[in-house]
Amino acid sequence: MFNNRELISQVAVTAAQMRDIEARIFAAGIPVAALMEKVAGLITRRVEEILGQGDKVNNYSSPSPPLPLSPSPLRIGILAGPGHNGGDALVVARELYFRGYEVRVYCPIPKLKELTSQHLQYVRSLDIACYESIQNLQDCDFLIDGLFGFGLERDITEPIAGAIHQLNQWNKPVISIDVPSGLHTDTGEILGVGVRATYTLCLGLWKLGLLEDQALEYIGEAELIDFDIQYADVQAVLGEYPKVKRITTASALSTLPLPRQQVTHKYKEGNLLLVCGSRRYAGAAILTGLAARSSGVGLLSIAVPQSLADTMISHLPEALIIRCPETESGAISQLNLPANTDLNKFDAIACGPGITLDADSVVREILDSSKPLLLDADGLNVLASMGTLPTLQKRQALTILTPHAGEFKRLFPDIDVNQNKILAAQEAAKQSGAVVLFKGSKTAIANPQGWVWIIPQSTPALARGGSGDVLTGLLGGLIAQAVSRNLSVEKMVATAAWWHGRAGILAAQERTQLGVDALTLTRYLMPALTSVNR
Ligand SMILES: NC(=O)C1=CN([C@@H]2O[C@H](COP(=O)(O)OP(=O)(O)OC[C@H]3O[C@@H](n4cnc5c(N)ncnc54)[C@H](OP(=O)(O)O)[C@@H]3O)[C@@H](O)[C@H]2O)[C@@H](O)CC1
Ligand SMILES: Nc1ncnc2c1ncn2[C@@H]1O[C@H](COP(=O)(O)OP(=O)(O)O)[C@@H](O)[C@H]1O
Ligand SMILES: [K+]
Repeated sequence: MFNNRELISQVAVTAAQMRDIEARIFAAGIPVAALMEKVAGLITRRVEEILGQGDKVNNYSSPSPPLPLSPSPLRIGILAGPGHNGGDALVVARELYFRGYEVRVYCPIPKLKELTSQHLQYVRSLDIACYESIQNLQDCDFLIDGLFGFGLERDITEPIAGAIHQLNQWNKPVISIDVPSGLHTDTGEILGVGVRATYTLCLGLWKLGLLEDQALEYIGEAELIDFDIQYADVQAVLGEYPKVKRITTASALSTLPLPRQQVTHKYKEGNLLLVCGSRRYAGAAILTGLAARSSGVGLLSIAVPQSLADTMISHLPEALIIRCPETESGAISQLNLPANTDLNKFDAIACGPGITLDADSVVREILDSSKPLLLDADGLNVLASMGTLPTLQKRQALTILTPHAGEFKRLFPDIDVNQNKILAAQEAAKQSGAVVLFKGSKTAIANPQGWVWIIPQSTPALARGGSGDVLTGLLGGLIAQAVSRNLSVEKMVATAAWWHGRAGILAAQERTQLGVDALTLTRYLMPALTSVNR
């Protein structure tokens, strides 16, 4: 089982939920000012580590590189808003001042919350320069953004809007406290204008908005500053089993079918049927097959148009290649399963990469099966053309859909995808009864019961044709193993997406973001796993 700190790192909350959790902590007896001191102390320590000038004892594991140094003492600009986000920033200002940094404060709003006001008063008493114009911070080496945290609920207006525009233009390193100011805590929407941070130090619990696509341009490297919130307080607000989860390395590793039982055989380790490829998209079938291989699946059968079969055998000698009759255009026209085999023999079926719309009769046949079915690419487009909801209502077994935004809109035209990816995935899963993996810069997975898993880290290196085929193969193989081992399919779907993202990150680290073509990605699937599963 996970310890409480790991559980805390898996949770993501709205501003209202954070407020309720905070209220419980304060009601239990910790003074607000004491908590602010503690949190700001942790932020200060982390800021110093990021600057590369702090304590050499590094208790945190961040991939972030230290910021470039300039002749000391460093000049640090602190942006302090009216609420407790500003209070945090002012305590950090004081602490950095005591550590020898040159500190300047931008505090544009005269009406401050009481605690924030007291901290400003003390900062002023130290002769730390405080300004109402952002211009005075222009020659700082880096900036700490404490304008607004989870208390921001309306658009930012002048003069702060102009100040944020200005500092974004300076292109200086910025560390945002809790969330980049201007970002909506729940949705990641920008309320008028938003600080473009280099680092975001999220306080206590991950905020949902930081996990949305639209936040990515603003948050930089985001990490959690864990200040010992008790998991019982989280459960009191979110319920015993919080419904929105971040996939962490620990949660992913606990879901994978590792280690295998000693006494087992290939039929127990998942039997997957892939239906993929066409004369036009032969490569999609190869990529999907290679990724399925990396999943460790016990048995792999791949149905392809007959003209592709020999190529497939040369790439995947261990797989059973099923030669299917093909249309004039070179798409699979019907499944041609071996004698004594029907679709029920498989633990799972994955269908879609490269099949083209001409394979629609095969998609219909597979939809009629009573086995868990993953649909991707043109498999999804055929489903959309049949009518997503009525078609899926007829299915007895689980369906897993893996749309990108374009496919999502075709499948679920009534759901708004622009605002909030998590809600969109949740709504799609609820309406369709399917597990929906909504791809993109961030990936969210939802099941019909309202549970959501979010993949917190990925890389734009994956924005290349074929990345999705790799995901489908990996997913198919893992789903087959989940089914044969009676594990949670939806958690396995989320774990597959996490693994796919890790492989992209590792490949990009070694080869740059330009070096992660889809074939290379398949070769990084195993190293990505071994790098964390020691
Ligand atoms: N949770 C925890 O456990 C801990 C939380 N901590 C910290 O507290 C932060 C939350 O603090 P918070 O609630 O005071 O809100 P915050 O984000 O500072 O801003 C709200 C202020 O801004 C104002 N305002 C709003 N919109 C505005 C606008 N457009 N333009 C202008 N003004 C606007 C609004 O005033 P209003 O006018 O609405 O009355 C209000 O005064 C959190 O992010 C974290 O940093 C840590 O210290 C300790 C542990
Ligand atoms: N900017 C990005 N950041 C992280 N992951 C990305 C990004 N762009 C694409 N991806 C991932 O790459 C995959 C692309 O899949 P898809 O759009 O189906 O591509 P294709 O059909 O060409 O294989 C998805 O898993 C998606 O989440
Ligand atoms: K902030």
